[in-house]
Amino acid sequence: NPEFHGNPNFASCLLPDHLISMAELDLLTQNVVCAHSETCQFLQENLQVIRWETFSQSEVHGFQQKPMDHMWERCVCHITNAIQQIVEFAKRLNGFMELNPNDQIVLLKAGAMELLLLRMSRAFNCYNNTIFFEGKYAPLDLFQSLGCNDLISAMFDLCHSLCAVNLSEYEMAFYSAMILLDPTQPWLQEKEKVQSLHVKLDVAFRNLLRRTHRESILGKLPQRGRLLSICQVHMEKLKVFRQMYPGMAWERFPPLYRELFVSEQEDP
Ligand SMILES: O=C(O)[C@H]1CC[C@H](C(=O)N2CC[C@@]3(S(=O)(=O)c4ccc(F)cc4)c4ccc(OCc5c(F)cccc5Cl)cc4CC[C@@H]23)CC1
Repeated sequence: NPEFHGNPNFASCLLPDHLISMAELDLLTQNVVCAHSETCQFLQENLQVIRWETFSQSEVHGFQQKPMDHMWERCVCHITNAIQQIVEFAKRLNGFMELNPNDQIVLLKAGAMELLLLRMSRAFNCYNNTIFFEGKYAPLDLFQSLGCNDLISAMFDLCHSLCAVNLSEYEMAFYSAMILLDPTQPWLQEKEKVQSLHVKLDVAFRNLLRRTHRESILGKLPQRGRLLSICQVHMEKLKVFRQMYPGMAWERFPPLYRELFVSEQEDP
């Protein structure tokens, strides 16, 4: 743990290889919070205001009647748009654009889906178990034609866990940045540069939690493994789907989705 020394006004924390001033911590906090709030598709308050507008039974039935490939194409389109916003979030984080391009892609490939799951919890109504989807709030069974009920229910369960922690936008911003800038990701060429960014984020996040008396949330955040397992199930479902609809990924999926989730050699 970095030890704080000197009087609180000029407190700085002595870390193994660099000194971070309080001023720098404040600037970093502003950068992370702004990057998050500027790149979310919907404002938290707007999602809250409409969270009781749920799809009617007949509308749900309409979605359930849609063919699997049609629903998949719509979800892939939404996830691609949401991931474009996540890429924008990364680009605005201090230091991310200074990483080498390979490492930027490695971090986004590994972290985009996890950040998406965090953002999804902002659009989740944990009182009636519905998620914001195409303008209204949808129950789990609206998605049954996707053929991914276990994946969808795992996502809903994760949203429930995240709602229980009741993360503020500040906390969500830091949690997202720290998941994205994870120095333990394999294949990183300049791990120490990611490590340095991660350490600063960690200090600034703990600083924020201390000031807001929210240190207790650190023990309540879902384990990384839980986020990762949902990402793996998504990849498995995608593989099954592509076997059912060969060639569709190349014809009807957006290039960004393909780049992040479809690896060439697997093409059935
Ligand atoms: O304000 C913001 O920024 C947020 C607004 C809300 C946004 C959001 O929640 N989302 C944007 C895309 C969307 S969704 O809204 O289309 C959605 C889809 C299924 C659900 F049960 C719930 C939501 C989505 C789409 C596909 C997916 O997994 C991969 C996948 C496929 F690819 C194809 C088939 C099946 C699956 Cl499961 C997972 C998610 C989770 C995030 C969801 C996230 C950003």
